[in-house]
Amino acid sequence: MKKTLFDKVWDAHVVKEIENGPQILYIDQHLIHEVTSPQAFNELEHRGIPIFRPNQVVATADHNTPTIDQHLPVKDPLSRNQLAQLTKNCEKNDITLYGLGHKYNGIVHVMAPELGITQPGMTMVCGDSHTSTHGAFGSIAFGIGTSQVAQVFASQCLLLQKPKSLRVNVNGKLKPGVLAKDVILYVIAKLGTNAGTGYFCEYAGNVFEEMSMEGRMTVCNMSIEMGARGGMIAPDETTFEYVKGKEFAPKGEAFEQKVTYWKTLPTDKGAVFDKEYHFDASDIEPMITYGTNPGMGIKVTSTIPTESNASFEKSLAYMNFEKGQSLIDHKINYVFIGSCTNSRIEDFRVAASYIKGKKKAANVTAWFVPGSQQVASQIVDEGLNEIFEEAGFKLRQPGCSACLAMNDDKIPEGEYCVSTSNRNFEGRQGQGARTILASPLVAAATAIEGKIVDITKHLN
Ligand SMILES: CC(C)[C@H](C(=O)O)[C@@H](O)C(=O)O
Ligand code: SF4
Repeated sequence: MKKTLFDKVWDAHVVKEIENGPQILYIDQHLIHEVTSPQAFNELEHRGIPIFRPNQVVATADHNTPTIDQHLPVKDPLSRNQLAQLTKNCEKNDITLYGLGHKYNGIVHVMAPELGITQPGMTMVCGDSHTSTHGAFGSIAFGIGTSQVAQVFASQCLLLQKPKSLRVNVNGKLKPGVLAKDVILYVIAKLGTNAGTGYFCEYAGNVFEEMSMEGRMTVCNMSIEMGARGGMIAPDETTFEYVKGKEFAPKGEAFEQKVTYWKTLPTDKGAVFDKEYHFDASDIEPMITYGTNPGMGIKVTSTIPTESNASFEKSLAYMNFEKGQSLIDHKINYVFIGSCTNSRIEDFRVAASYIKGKKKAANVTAWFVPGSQQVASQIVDEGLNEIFEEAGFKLRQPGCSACLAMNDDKIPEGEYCVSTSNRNFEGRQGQGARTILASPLVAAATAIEGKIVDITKHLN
């Protein structure tokens, strides 16, 4: 039988199968952060169950971390407590923690791939919906709830119903100024936020094959925003090259053996998916969202649709936008380049390439937040920081930051923020804040111009 990439990885991890029922899946790598782990640790402690395989758990602090003065005690008592609990729980249970200030600290979905913790063919989970990011390596990676976190702590396994299969194909040539973020915003705008519900999605076609690992992570990251359990891309030379030499990647002969296995993973020719979509790359243009879910996206140069239904109207009212309105020249006071969607080195290179030699718009407050300490160092090593500083921007320290209002970086009520993150829900970036999702290029241009512009007219 012809198998998909998903089938191959899944089948290699089934410990036990119940006929017509759920399956017990072995989990290779469990990632944790401060938000969704405390109750799971408590549950195990109450029941007197030890962590089964602490070596397969890695922790980081990201959601509640401040992005300035990380060397000082965390001011916000709630965040301080949350971070202290994580430290205590990891110490007690022999779990490696890359806490605040550690050279490997960062957003869980940024630090694990860059350390080589994420590898093709793995099963990976985290109590965080954007765990789908790691699927960019050809692993089955998905978010789990806190009770499942406890399940994995106790058994390194999960009881699961196998999801259905979905393939999204994008073929052709992308236009200048169209980035991975635009591709996924376009796909979600076309398919809607429920198209993937009950499915695991594979992205296929030359557009994904030609993407860097950073781009693939951006795409897989947002799989959850179209409802999919996760997303994945077949591992290839780009993947192997990225993993090679990373801190926790296999080395030498062991690496070569892994590569031999990883090469067997791509979907067999002729394998059938439960659902399949095809898109033409040349139809995609730089995108922005105008509403309060990630599916409400348009080409930057388009106008807001003129639908008539209550939730659409509520969404526009929240955003203070009109049906049929163009967003070009719309004044923007806040720009956020960061989050596990777009805070990798490539994202800052793109931003720097636009910003070089220009000056920040006077009305704009911009937060440039690297996804990890390693990305932060790379930015400095590559001299991008100087470009940002000369333009009037200051780099902050790693963390989830303004992606969600769980730390000090909040967008004020009523303000618009062009953001490279993945969710534009009501209140996501702060109470009453209005989020416009975009690529790092569109975000950088907004920070320079102080308004939304047609990026394609501003490319050299
Ligand atoms: C806090 C965490 C559980 C949450 C998630 O699951 O995704 C957060 O990371 C988010 O992006 O909304
Ligand atoms: S950066 Fe945003 S989306 Fe990613 S894990 Fe943090 S809060 Fe969630």
